[in-house]
Amino acid sequence: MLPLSVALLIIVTVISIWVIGRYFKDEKQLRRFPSPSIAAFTPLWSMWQSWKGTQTIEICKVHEKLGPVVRIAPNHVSFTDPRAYKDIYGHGAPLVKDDFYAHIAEGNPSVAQATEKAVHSAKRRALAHVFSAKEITAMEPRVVATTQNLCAAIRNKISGRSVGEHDQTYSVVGSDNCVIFDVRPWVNMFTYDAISNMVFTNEYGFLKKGSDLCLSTDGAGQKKEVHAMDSFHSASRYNTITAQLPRPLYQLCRRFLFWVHGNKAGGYFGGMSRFQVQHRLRNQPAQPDLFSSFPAWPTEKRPDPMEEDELVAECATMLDAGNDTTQTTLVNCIFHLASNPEKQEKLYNALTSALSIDKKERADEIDFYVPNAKQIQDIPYLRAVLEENWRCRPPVARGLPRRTTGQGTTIAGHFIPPGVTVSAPIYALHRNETLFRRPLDFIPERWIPDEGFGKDEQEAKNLKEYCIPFSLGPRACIGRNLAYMEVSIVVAALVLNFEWELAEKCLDMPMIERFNNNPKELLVKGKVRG
Ligand code: HEM
Repeated sequence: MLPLSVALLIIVTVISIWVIGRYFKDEKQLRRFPSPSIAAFTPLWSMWQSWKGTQTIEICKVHEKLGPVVRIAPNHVSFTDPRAYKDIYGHGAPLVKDDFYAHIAEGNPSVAQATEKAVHSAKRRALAHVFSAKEITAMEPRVVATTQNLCAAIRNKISGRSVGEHDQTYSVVGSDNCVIFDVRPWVNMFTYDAISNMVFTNEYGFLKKGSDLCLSTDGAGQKKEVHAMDSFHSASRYNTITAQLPRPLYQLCRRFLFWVHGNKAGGYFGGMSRFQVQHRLRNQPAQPDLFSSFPAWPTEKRPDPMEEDELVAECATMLDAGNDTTQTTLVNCIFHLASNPEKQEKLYNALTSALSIDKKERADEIDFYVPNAKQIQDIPYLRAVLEENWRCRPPVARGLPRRTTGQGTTIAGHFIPPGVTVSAPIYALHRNETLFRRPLDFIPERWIPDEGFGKDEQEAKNLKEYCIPFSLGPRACIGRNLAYMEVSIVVAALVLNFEWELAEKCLDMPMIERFNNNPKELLVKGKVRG
């Protein structure tokens, strides 16, 4: 028998020779592209950036140093040339979603994870009805009611009171006697409450309990209480790191890292969806919810409904995509408004005048002003704030990985052979100074054509073409209109009812990138508007 150290040495030597041999063989001709440190030899460089929670920012820094085309892993090329985005993501591009998504899906892909075009198109068609204008309008009263709960929770936090019995969120009294609290978990509890109410009617009720504990059912039917926010965020971080590995190594990680919390957390989050789906299949709500439009029951048009496992996968995607991007959007927006008090005031004035609210006379019978979407749909400054918030801090900041197919394709003038992973970070496009003036600054006025900053016609065209927080092409966000409806109502309510100020400690909001680029915390002082 060989001693362990010798065996290890042999394994490491063989792997190193294979990795170096593959690099020089260069079957896909990717050696022509520059790459940072060991990235051309192993995906470990890119995985390490994900581990740190700063992958996209690091990749953008590498682009600044090495140029618009960079090899960020042995089989992955990243682009920042503005032409690349349509070439990769646009309609008709001969690319599919990368295996990264298939790994996470583990054989039961949702619409967001399907890599085969035919499977994706069938799913997208089956779900199109869920996101029709009629369904979205029908969801508005649910969003309005949940926003009332958010405002009530925030008012409690501002007055230094706990919310419900289980509130363990951060809150201290500052030197000026104002309460400083972390608003992020409250916004996140709101997005869970809102999406669960819209999809299943069975709202989690986190905002009333002051905690994100909920039930999760595993494949064997066992129920367990889990923390929703931690389950999703830990799973998202674990998956984003490990799904960059080739399939066999990803599967080894799944199997042998069973004790890692992030690995288990994926099961807890999937179980949250299973619990809700099973509950919903047994209970018909008084009013139709989004699940009512799911192909969950046989109809004349579709005699074979989705099986339970497929419903669980699709609903897990609704719980994930419909919640984490929205919480990120809302927290970013509070951050931008709190750090730009004059813009916050301008938005407040735009809202009060459009809604004809007399600032001095609040009606006693209502707790909070929560407008519906129709009341605020024509307020240009509100729309401008939302768009600029998405431009400055896109919740999905990363380069979404795609795989070249067929005969390969040309991206921003570079031919890429088939079977290569390519991506282009949204973050870099939104901050491109050849497209936007003062790209790092939050300037909602750039979105309003007749206001000083918005008068530049070329920039107005660039904003339309190159601001893509929802991505573009056939895999663009299906929930975009739902997101606009929800986010407009909540931002309007948060500004109409509260005045936001950053706590001194939080002048630059700390971020952590899992799949989405999430705020870690946002310490604020708030004032209830009188
Ligand atoms: C602020 C809010 C949102 C942003 C910024 C956003 C952004 C995105 C982006 C960038 C993608 C492309 C992802 C990829 O290629 O991997 C996407 C896809 C998707 N989003 Fe959203 N999203 C938001 C809200 C929502 C909501 C509210 C829902 C549903 C309730 C939703 C459901 C989906 C689904 C199902 C996909 C996959 C679409 C497909 O592959 O055909 N999103 N979203």
